[in-house]
Amino acid sequence: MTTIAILVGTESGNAQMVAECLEDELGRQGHTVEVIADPDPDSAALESREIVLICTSTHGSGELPDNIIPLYEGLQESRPDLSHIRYGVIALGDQTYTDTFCNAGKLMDRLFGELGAGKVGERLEIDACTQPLPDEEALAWAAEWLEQL
Ligand SMILES: Cc1cc2nc3c(=O)[nH]c(=O)nc-3n(C[C@H](O)[C@H](O)[C@H](O)COP(=O)(O)O)c2cc1C
Repeated sequence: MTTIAILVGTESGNAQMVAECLEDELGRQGHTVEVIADPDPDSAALESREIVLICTSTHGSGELPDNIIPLYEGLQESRPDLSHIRYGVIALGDQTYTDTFCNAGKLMDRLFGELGAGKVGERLEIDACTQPLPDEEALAWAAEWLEQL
């Protein structure tokens, strides 16, 4: 069984809903899941994590949701070594924002990679335009992601 920290970036609650759904379902399967709703360097406590799931939407013109900016900027500033972490990314977006589709997920993905964390699986990009049930898509993706850990 696995212990997973889910770092949430959300403006209107979809990514939080997806994270809580994963917490419920993976918890039922016997995993230990902690959802971190307002991640910053302290609450994320990445020095003590091994498995991390980033679950973030994109807002503005390709920007990070406000609640996850403290983590992003804190990591950019302190540049910790995250080579002890394996991570996955669930990015929520809308493909009508052609140039910035899921950009916040891409930014977090790139930063974790730069800091030495090891990516597991491909980033999931959920399009709000065509997917009314992001939690179901995320659950199906997470089942495969867990097998790759
Ligand atoms: C004002 C606004 C700006 C957005 N900008 C983008 C964007 O640049 N790229 C993108 O992929 N999605 C964009 N979206 C779509 C959201 O990422 C999508 O609706 C997502 O499901 C919202 O999740 P949340 O409720 O967790 O914030 C935008 C949505 C709004 C309302």
